[in-house]
Amino acid sequence: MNILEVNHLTKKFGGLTATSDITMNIEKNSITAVIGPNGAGKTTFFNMITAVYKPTSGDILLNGKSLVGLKPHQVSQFGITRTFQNIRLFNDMTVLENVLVGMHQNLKSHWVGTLLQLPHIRRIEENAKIEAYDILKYVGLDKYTNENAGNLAYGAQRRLEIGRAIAAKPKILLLDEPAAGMNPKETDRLTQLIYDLRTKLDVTIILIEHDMKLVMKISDFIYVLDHGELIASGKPEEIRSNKRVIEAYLGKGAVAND
Ligand SMILES: Nc1ncnc2c1ncn2[C@@H]1O[C@H](COP(=O)(O)OP(=O)(O)OP(=O)(O)O)[C@@H](O)[C@H]1O
Repeated sequence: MNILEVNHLTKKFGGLTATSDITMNIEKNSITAVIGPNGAGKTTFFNMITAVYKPTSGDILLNGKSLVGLKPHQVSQFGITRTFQNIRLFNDMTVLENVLVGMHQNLKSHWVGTLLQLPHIRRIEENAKIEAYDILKYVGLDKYTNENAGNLAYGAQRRLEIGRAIAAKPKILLLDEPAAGMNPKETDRLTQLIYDLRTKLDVTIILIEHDMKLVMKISDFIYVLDHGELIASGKPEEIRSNKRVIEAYLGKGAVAND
């Protein structure tokens, strides 16, 4: 069953077509990679799904309902959360507080109640802290609960971003280059975490990633963009040997004609 359908999605910035007529079907509970050389339109694609950019034309359907025209916070309330290419944590807040921020939209407390320190609000906040701590255990950061986020090592900061994103209880998690800048050990840990998100938390994952080893290992399905166009789609073994994909990465002439 498809959780997300992208139909003929085009985005133009003035005379530049960043994505052109892209159609994708994302199966529920799958791990899907969107790959392509620099400037292919991958981030623009994520920005349209999360309503940062309005498509010039085309539609995006979450469980059959259009997301086009919604505001970013509404898309997030519908269950789509993302992480960013450049880490965007609150460096001066603790690791736990960063996760609590991610949980915010699901907390039913009201500011008056918070100001007055009403008992039921205190209870909600205590429960949120327990849940946030569980998430930290899940992403392997529980021993850094009270550390400032800015003091964490790079790979740990990336895992905290994922922790903050899953605190919003997303149906779909968009990961924008989650392995960027990671060493092989950190990437292995990330790989396991992404698998776990899918199998244990039932999250559908869409990731943009340049680390081909990770992409080929982890993805159920891959979409390849080049100059804004969808040039290939398929299972990892199909994409690995696809001539258009190899050419897009290595240039024309890289594939011997047979
Ligand atoms: N806000 C914008 N205004 C104008 N042009 C933009 C804007 N955002 C993206 N572009 C252009 O759209 C094209 C696609 O960019 P995009 O960032 O989506 O590519 P990408 O595949 O994510 O690249 P990378 O792998 O380098 O992050 C590029 O030519 C880029 O310059």
